[in-house]
Amino acid sequence: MAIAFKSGVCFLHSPKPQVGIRHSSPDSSLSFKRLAPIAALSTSSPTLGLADTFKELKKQGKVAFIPYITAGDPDLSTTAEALKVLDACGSDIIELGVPYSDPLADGPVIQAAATRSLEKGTNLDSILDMLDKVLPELSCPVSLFTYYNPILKRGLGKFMSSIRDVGVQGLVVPDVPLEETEFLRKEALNNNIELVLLTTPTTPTERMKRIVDASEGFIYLVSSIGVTGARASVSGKVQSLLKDIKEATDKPVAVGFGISKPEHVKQIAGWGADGVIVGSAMVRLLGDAKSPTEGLKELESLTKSLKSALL
Ligand SMILES: O=P(O)(O)OC[C@@H](O)[C@@H](O)c1c[nH]c2ccccc12
Repeated sequence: MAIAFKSGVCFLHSPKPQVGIRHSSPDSSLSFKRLAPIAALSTSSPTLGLADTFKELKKQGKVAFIPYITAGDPDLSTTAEALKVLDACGSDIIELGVPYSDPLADGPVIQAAATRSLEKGTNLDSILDMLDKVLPELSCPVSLFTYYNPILKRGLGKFMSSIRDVGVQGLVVPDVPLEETEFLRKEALNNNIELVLLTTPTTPTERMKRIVDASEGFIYLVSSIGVTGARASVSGKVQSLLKDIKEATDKPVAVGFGISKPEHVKQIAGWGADGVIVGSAMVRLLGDAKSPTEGLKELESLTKSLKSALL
């Protein structure tokens, strides 16, 4: 079944269920167009927040597909188009990375993307300017992804209000120490931003429980030790890690790190994850392509194949 989405055309075999979307017929199993949401549940943004997105997907028995791309690679106008393609192809949440000079948790693909983007002069202001224009066209929420230093440089309160003002819904900060999370969390809550925290295969159980309690939107389960980067297979440990976290909370859990193939996606969804996060495999396509147009086409095709594995 082909569905034309408002901001691009992405042919999927089954409609992406949307909240507040006008169906072309009462029977949602028939074709439908993604139109502007009739009534946004959150007042300050036309899209649902992260937690509400997971809630709606859970009602529909769906698992969230969450791509990550680095802002400004190969350039910000391509990033704007990439956000629309990812949205049109059924992404449920998009993680947008702010390039940073010392991305200690990133592997070579995302490090290189950050370097290219910084060399082009990308900075937080230019990213926010782009988002201010693009976010109203998207129907899935965007979660900004940044290391802690750029936040400290701008000041917690100013950072949070500036990302909320352009419609960003969530925030992931991989290197903020849990002990400092409290300040960040307070400012995030003041600005209606959902601060997503990460737990890893080596996080002690008691610490995992503190992280889980403090995390908003969803919990990011890092699937494997080391840095980001596509892996040949997903660690079987993820299954028991998911079980442990789900015994500690009802909050949604999305798994990231190393995921790059439909079989990875199926496997993780089968283990009970509420969402699957794919970054390096997406970033590589945009970075390696001979032209932005080619990169966007590759991005669309990978997104469709990974999303289809969840349908
Ligand atoms: O690139 P991968 O292996 O698909 O993993 C997702 C990851 O890219 C994204 O969530 C992310 C980008 N940079 C990070 C740093 C730490 C944790 C997570 C991330």
